[in-house]
Amino acid sequence: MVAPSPTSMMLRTKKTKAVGIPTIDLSMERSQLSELVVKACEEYGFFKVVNHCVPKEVISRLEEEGTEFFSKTSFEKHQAGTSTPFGYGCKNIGPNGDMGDLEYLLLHTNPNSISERSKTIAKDHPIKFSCIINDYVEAVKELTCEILELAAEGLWVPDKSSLSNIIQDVHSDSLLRINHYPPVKKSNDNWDPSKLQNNTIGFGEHSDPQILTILRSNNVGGLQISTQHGLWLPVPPDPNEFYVMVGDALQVLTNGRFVSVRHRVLTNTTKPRMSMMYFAAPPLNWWISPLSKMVTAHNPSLYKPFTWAQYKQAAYALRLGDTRLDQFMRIQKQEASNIENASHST
Ligand SMILES: C=C1C[C@]23C[C@@]1(O)CC[C@H]2[C@@]12CC[C@H](O)[C@@](C)(C(=O)O1)[C@H]2[C@@H]3C(=O)O
Ligand SMILES: O=C(O)CCC(=O)C(=O)O
Ligand SMILES: [Fe+2]
Repeated sequence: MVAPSPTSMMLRTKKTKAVGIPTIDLSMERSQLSELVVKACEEYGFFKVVNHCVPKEVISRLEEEGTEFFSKTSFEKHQAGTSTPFGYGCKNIGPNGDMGDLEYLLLHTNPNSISERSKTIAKDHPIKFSCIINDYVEAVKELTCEILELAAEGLWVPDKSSLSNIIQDVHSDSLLRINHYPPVKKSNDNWDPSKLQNNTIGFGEHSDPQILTILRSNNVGGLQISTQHGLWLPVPPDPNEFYVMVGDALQVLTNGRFVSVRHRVLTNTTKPRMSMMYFAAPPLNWWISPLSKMVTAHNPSLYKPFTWAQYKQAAYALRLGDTRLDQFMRIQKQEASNIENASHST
């Protein structure tokens, strides 16, 4: 039997330290798995999962619907309703002037909301469309819960459901997003695709505000993650597997032990990239503060408690790339560095 590989693609930093995106094989033994999940969430806030239980047809049906929708005319796509915040969006990201070279569908995962949106997104087959979305959401939600339970076990949290319960609540504010990045256009007939420069921002640098993001894409790359050493790592596309991202809310729940990963998409290919993200979130009225196991006298809470609604409001008032968690730190970054400087000068 071949031992599961702990890492895929490896790069080397100047000091020749190897860095790579962790790959976690979900068929492995549980205690080993939970350790790997915690390690990946601490080091990168990002990892790939293989041997997951999401059925292939559930994924391919959503991919087909996405392809069909984005191949419509601009007029037809705008009839799906503009993204304020849910519906169809083109180039504009969020309400504060952020732009990217993409178009997208953004949906709330509440089945009633999906059913309403389906009437304008897939006018000729709304029931089929909403079933496909609901099936995908249910399957990736299950995967998310499995990962959150492994994380809780790896952190030795007494109730292993304490994280997964948050997103299983019927009032959960989880979202589904399908992004479509157009291919880079040929400039003339002598145009050489191998000389293409990757300068187009598809989706600018940011962290996701939610608990966990489950991302899957077609076979076209462009996604990059930022490491704690300040390197941008390209993420190889893998249509059969999922990538998992720690969001801001999970960073808070673990009192900063897990890091929410900053990421971006640069488009540089002649093929369109299509990605689908499930953003697992708490209900709006849910209080977010570190799990009691993560707070000790030596490790006091880093964050002021806030509700998910308050956090969302703060996120939507800011630009995409802003580090919105700073507002919720118990000690502001500037104060902390003043204290640090004062202790060095005495
Ligand atoms: C500029 C923005 C877009 C965003 C809301 C925000 O004000 C800041 C966070 C952005 C983000 C990133 C992750 C998800 O794609 C998203 C849906 C989310 O919850 O937060 C987007 C928001 C959006 O596109 O509306
Ligand atoms: O499209 C992608 O691959 C990532 C998009 C993303 O980060 C987002 O929608 O929040
Ligand atoms: Fe994101």
